[in-house]
Amino acid sequence: MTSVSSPSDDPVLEAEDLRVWYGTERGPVRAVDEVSFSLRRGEILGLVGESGCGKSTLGRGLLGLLPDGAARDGVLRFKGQDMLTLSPREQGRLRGCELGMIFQEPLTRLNPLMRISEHFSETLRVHEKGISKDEVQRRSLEALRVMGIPPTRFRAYPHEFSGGMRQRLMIALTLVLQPAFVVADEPTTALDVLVEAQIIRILHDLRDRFDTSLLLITHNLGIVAEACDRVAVMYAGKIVEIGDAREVFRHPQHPYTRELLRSTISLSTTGLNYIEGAPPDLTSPPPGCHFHPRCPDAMAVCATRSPEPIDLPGGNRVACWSAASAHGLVTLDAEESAPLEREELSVADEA
Ligand SMILES: Nc1ncnc2c1ncn2[C@@H]1O[C@H](COP(=O)(O)OP(=O)(O)OP(=O)(O)O)[C@@H](O)[C@H]1O
Repeated sequence: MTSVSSPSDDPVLEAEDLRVWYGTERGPVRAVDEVSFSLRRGEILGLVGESGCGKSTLGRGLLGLLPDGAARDGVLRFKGQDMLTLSPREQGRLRGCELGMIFQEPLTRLNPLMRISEHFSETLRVHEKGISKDEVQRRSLEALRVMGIPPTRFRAYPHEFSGGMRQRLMIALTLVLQPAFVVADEPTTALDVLVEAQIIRILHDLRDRFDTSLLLITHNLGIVAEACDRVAVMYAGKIVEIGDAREVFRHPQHPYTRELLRSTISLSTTGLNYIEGAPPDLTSPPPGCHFHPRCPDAMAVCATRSPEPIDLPGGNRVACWSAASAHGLVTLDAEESAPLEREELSVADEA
C-alpha cells in the first residue's frame, strides 16, 4: 500500500532528551531515557521493540497520560508549545481535542448504558462547545463510515457489537475529533487480518484528510513496513535507530534492529521475544550501550560509554559505536574497538 500524500515539513511534535520514569521501591524505572525525535504533520511513525522497552510509556508520556508516581522531564513541544510547562488543566484541554489515543483494551471505555450516538454526541460536545445536532450527526456517521460501521447501528448499545467492531467504534470516537496527533498502541492486537488491512487504510485516510500525525506502537513489523513513513526502534528506554521505514528494513544499521528483523522473519511470527537473552531491568540497565550484553558486534567501548545518536549517510539516525565507526564517523583506538571479551570483562570487574 503506498501513501498518496507526503507529509509536510512542519514538526507537530518534538521531543528533546525526553525522560519518563516510574518511582518504585527498587528505585526509578527509567522507561524512557533521553529520547529525541520529531514528527511532521501527516507523518506516520512506527515504534517497535521487544516487550518492556518503553514503547507504551513513551506513547503515554507524549500525551501526558501517565499513572501517579510517574514523572517526565526534558522538552516536549506540540505545535511549538512546550507541553511540560503547561498546567495539568491546560494539558487536559489540549488532550481532548488535539491529541488522541487509541488503546489496547477498548472494551472498558464504552459505557454499556449509553447508545453509540450518545457516546459520539458527548465526545463532540465536550470538546466542541456549541456544535449543532446536525453537525454531531454528520461527523459521527462519517467517522462510523470510515471505520466500516453501517449507519443503521448508530443507535445501538455497545453490547450489540462484536469485539472487533467495538474496537473500531473506539477508534471512530477518537477520530471524530480530528486530532492533530494520535498515539495508537497495538491497535490491531485483537483484530483479524482483514480488519488490520482496513485499519492501515484508515490510518492513511486520516492522514490524507486531516493531516493527522500518528505514532503507531506495534509488534507487527509487517504493518510498519506497509503503513509507516518512518520507524523508530526502541531498546531499554532509548531510541537506538530511527529513519525511513523502508530504508531501515532494507538496511538496518543497529545490531538490535537487525536481530529484531531476523527473529521476526525467520520465525514468521509477530512475536519478538526470540533474540537470545532479554531486555534489562530498567531500574539498573547495563552501563554503556544497554544492548551490549546481547550484541553480536559489541566492542570494548560499548560496555563503558553510551553511544550518542548519529546521522548515517543513508539517512538513518543510529546510536551505535560499531555503526558509527564502520562509517568513519567516530575514531576509536585499538583498545576501544577490540571485540568485547565478555568473560574477561566479568573477571576484570570482580578484580
Ligand atoms: N506503572 C508502572 N510502574 C512501574 N513500572 C512500570 C509501570 N508501567 C510500566 N513499567 C515498566 O516500564 C518499563 C517499560 O514498560 P512499557 O510498558 O512502556 O514497555 P513496552 O515496550 O510498551 O512493552 P509492551 O510491548 O509489553 O507493551 C518496563 O520495565 C515496565 O515494567
